[in-house]
Amino acid sequence: MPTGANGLSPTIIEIDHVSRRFGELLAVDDAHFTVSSGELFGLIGHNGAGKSTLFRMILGLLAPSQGHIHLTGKPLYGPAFREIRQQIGYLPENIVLYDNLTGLETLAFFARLKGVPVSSCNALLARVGLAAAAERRVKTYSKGMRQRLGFAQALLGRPRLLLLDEPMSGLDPEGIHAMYALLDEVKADGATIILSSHILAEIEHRVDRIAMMNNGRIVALGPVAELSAAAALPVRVALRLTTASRAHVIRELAAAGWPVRENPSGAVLDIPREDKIRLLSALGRWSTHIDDIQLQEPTLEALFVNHRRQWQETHS
Ligand SMILES: Nc1ncnc2c1ncn2[C@@H]1O[C@H](COP(=O)(O)OP(=O)(O)OP(=O)(O)O)[C@@H](O)[C@H]1O
Repeated sequence: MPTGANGLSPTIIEIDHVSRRFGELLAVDDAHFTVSSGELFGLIGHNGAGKSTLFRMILGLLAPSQGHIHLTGKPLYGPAFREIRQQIGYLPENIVLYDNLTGLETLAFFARLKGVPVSSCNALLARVGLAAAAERRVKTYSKGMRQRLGFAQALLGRPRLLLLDEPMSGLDPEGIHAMYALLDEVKADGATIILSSHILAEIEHRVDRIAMMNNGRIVALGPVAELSAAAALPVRVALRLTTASRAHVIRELAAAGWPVRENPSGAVLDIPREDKIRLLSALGRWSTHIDDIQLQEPTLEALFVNHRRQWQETHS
């Protein structure tokens, strides 16, 4: 088996120039990347970018119009795939649950479908924080609880590959934290995880790599820090300034050629990374007027917006 993107772990998913058309629409356009065993891999993109379509192709639910996908070196058809399919857990974007079943009955239903012992269901419900609600009907569940139940379903049978389409949707901050803690456990157990998310601030410090999709194409692929460095996005310097000297400091900074803007607590400057030290030493002159300085690295959201803007500029 070939080694994956980190050059060490074996490749678990190989997506080889894959496209998918729906009539005229090219929903996935020549996707080409691999995912290594044990990676936590994030798939991000705007609404309609092609993330779910790619997921469905990786699961063998939808055939590519072009290209090939291999899981653990095997194609997505035939007896070998049926065996691999057993090792995949999937949380679809909108999981359909039967309102009249309890949480436990729901999970037992999925367990039977997957050929997993029903006896494992109680422990799994406890793991996703639903032990107390196990006997309640799903129709009484909140959106976040339904999402947790969907996640428990994906974890049935200790899958080696987890595909999670928007797993954080509907979860409160505590739920998101708990979900990532669970993902860390699953990852530590050796599983490979691909998840899609629109909550970029949550995903950016947690995934090993991301693929960013834009109108069906993968427009960026790699660790977030590397992509940020390559995009050379500005670093934001936020200054909290004393009210008395705010106007003066801003005027002086502008006169010295710094791109300074006033904001409610003082001023902000978006500057190239290489100017960071030069600015910090220049600010020494006004140290008595500056209450605080914050350096903000470019976020994944800024990277995403930057790619969208570039695409819109070249296609307008
Ligand atoms: N079965 C289908 N028939 C026709 N068009 C489809 C079908 N499935 C998806 N599409 C189209 O393919 C494109 C990609 O859809 P997809 O659901 O993969 O996007 P997504 O990135 O998952 O979006 P979201 O973030 O909104 O869930 C969209 O334009 C969508 O309308």
